[in-house]
Amino acid sequence: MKAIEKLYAAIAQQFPDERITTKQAADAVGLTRGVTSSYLSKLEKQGKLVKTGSRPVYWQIKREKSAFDELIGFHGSLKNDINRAIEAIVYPGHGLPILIIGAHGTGKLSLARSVYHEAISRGIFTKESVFETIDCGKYKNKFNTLQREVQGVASEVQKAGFLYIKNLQVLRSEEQHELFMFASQQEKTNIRFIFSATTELSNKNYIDFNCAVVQIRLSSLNERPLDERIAFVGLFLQSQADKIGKNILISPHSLIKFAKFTNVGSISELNNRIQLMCAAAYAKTPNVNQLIINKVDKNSICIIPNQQLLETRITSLVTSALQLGPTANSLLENLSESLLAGETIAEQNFLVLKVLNQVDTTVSDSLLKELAQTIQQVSKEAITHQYGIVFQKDDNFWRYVALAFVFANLCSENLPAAESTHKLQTQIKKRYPRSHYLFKQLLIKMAPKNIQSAYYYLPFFVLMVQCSEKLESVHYNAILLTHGEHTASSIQQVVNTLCGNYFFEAFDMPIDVSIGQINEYVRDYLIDQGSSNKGNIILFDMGSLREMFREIKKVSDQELLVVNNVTTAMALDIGLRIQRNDIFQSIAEASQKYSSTTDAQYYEGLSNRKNIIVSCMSGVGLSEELKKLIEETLSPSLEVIALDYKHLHALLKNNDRQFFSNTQLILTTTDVSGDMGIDIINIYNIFDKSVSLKLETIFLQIGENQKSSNLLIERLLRFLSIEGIRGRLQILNPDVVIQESQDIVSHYENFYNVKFEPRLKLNLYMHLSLMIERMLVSTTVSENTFQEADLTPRKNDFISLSSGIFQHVEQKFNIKVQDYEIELLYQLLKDFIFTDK
Ligand SMILES: Nc1ncnc2c1ncn2[C@@H]1O[C@H](COP(=O)(O)OP(=O)(O)OP(=O)(O)O)[C@@H](O)[C@H]1O
Repeated sequence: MKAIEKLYAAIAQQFPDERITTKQAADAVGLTRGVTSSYLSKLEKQGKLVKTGSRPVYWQIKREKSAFDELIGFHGSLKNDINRAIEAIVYPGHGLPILIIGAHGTGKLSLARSVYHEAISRGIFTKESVFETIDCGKYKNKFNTLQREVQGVASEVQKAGFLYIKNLQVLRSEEQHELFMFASQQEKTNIRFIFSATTELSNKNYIDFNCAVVQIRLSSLNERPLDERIAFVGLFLQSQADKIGKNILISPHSLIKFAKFTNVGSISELNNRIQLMCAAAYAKTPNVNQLIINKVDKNSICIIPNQQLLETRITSLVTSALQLGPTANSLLENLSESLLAGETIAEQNFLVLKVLNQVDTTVSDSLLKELAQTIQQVSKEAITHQYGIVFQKDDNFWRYVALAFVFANLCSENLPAAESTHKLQTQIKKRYPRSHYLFKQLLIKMAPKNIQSAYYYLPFFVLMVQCSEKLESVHYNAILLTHGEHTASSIQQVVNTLCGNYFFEAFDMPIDVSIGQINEYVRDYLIDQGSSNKGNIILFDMGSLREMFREIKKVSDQELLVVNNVTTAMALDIGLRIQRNDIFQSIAEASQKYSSTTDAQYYEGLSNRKNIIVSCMSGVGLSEELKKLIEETLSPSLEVIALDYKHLHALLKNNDRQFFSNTQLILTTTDVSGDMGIDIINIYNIFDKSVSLKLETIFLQIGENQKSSNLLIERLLRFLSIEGIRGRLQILNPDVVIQESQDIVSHYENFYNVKFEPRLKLNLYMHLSLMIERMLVSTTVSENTFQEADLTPRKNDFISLSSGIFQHVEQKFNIKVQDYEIELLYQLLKDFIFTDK
């Protein structure tokens, strides 16, 4: 399968009816976002997906019209039942028998007929196929006759289609069992079976005997949502209008009253009642050209004969019956105004509750209770568990939350997308960014396809009223990023739960995640969560601190702290500091002290302070001493950074000027070239008047005074002299070591027939003396580091010559001069010994 087909298959399987973002699609197949996005666009052009929204864009599988679309509730209360029926239709081979259970008049036959039509439209049967019905009620105690009848239909070779066997509940359980067995053995005939019963079958034969029967349970009318019940009333009024040939006028109030009949459980009964009511109205005024049901008012709804009750008409009927449009619009407007005026969330909660009390959108308390329990459970999973926010247990609170969701559903199903959709959501996000983020997590779990609908943000004010203040008191965005399936999320859970507030978002990352992908997680989160007042804190497990900092800094220009080698204790400490509302600098500084294995960065580049880099080829020890000397002489505002020579090389190679933005000067012991516009001075050159003058100018420009600049240059000159070497050696006798160093240097001079200038000699004496002492105390022996590929004949000669030259000191001090040291020496000398170049 090609990647694009795989993507389509994955979406069709995992999100058959939902709208999803590009990221969700990318995660479903494990492709990058960029590739996924281009595939999704192609699929849309091919007519396989529907694209909606912008920032973010949503994608949804495009559906053909189905035979079920005729049924009221096809995308509401019947949605799951219809999915199950489709599974039975498309099951390979001969499909699967279906058993529909539901009280009288709940739509069993209607559903069975739709199954039949759907099978035709899917090409499983032709238009000539049949839909026959057998009513078991007629064969009470005459099971043999019933059996013959059923077998008769099934054995007609020419016949194809569905046999609908209703009222199964009147048969004895063994008889039901026989029918099920018979149905499941009809693989060679072209007849498929749909059974129906008005009550649960006492002995569940189809389960006991392992017959694969797809079961569907239909709810009674009073358990259906209000909009569906209104639609039924409309449907039956329409059929009366058609029949009588007259307009029917009904007030919204009366229409809702019918829809709310609590004692009518069956759709047929509702139909009968409406018929009787129309008959009564007709009897009163047979000669007028329109029937008036009860009293009419200025908002009355007119049902005209012979108009098909299309989906759009149903929704307009529902909205006008409930006055949904004006109510919802004015609520959205009031909320928007209240948010703009900076009123509290309690005020906004009040506005929503007021409307919920006006538009009582439900009559079934048991249904509402069930919904409330579901929302409570999902809130626990989506919010409390990961983010530590605990909601109150009060039943009345959850009842209102459920009511708000019912109202949201009613509006989003029946009203056109409100113009203010984006506005309200943006306002909520701006005013309550953290509460909004958590609420969105709940919506993603509960109603993913509705996260763009403004109406679904109405429950926000009801649910978040009590925790919002606490959530918004957090002024940082903190993220945990670790490799592995649960590491980040379990640290997150512990910290957020212990602190009782949402401080951290967590991302569990695959082992092979790239820095680019990590960056995407962070960027998406920062967009979704909105920027924080005080900055972003990112804790991660492993990887380059600098790279992470640099990459993330590109997506947000806010203060940024990145800390590596995260532990739960560290996250908890940062959580507590966030809770205390510490300033950024203090959190950043504290995070540098967690442990020796942890590092933190909170400024761009090498340092956030004005600095001088000191790097000596003869080891970081010498650099450290120089650092000390400079620190003692110049003002404390200047930072002196001692770097290993190799490290400096790598930094210069891999970074830009930005990285060294605060670096004023680099002091080295060799000539290092750099084109970054930073002054790089070989410290031995300060014996040169022009160089020492230049150094002095640099110090003055940095802001040092004349006195300390002069003093530093003086001290440096002393430091680099023979006297300086003496002072540096700690173990060996300086006279002996310096003599040895001088001998080595003159050996090189002799061999290569050159005369080194005094500055270079001083440098070499210092370098060699310190090297000998370093070798003496060093316990580690390095491997051979010479790379064959680098070995030119000259270098080879230099190495073999050096091993001869060093033999004497090696024996004398019982040391082994390592390859690395010879390499350094080669770098130091090559320009002076191969003078022909
Ligand atoms: N989802 C629906 N959409 C539109 N009309 C429906 C729907 N369900 C049922 N009806 C209508 O309700 C009435 C009763 O439905 P139906 O005869 O299918 O119920 P039933 O459960 O098979 O009844 P019984 O058990 O009495 O045989 C019919 O007029 C049917 O057209």
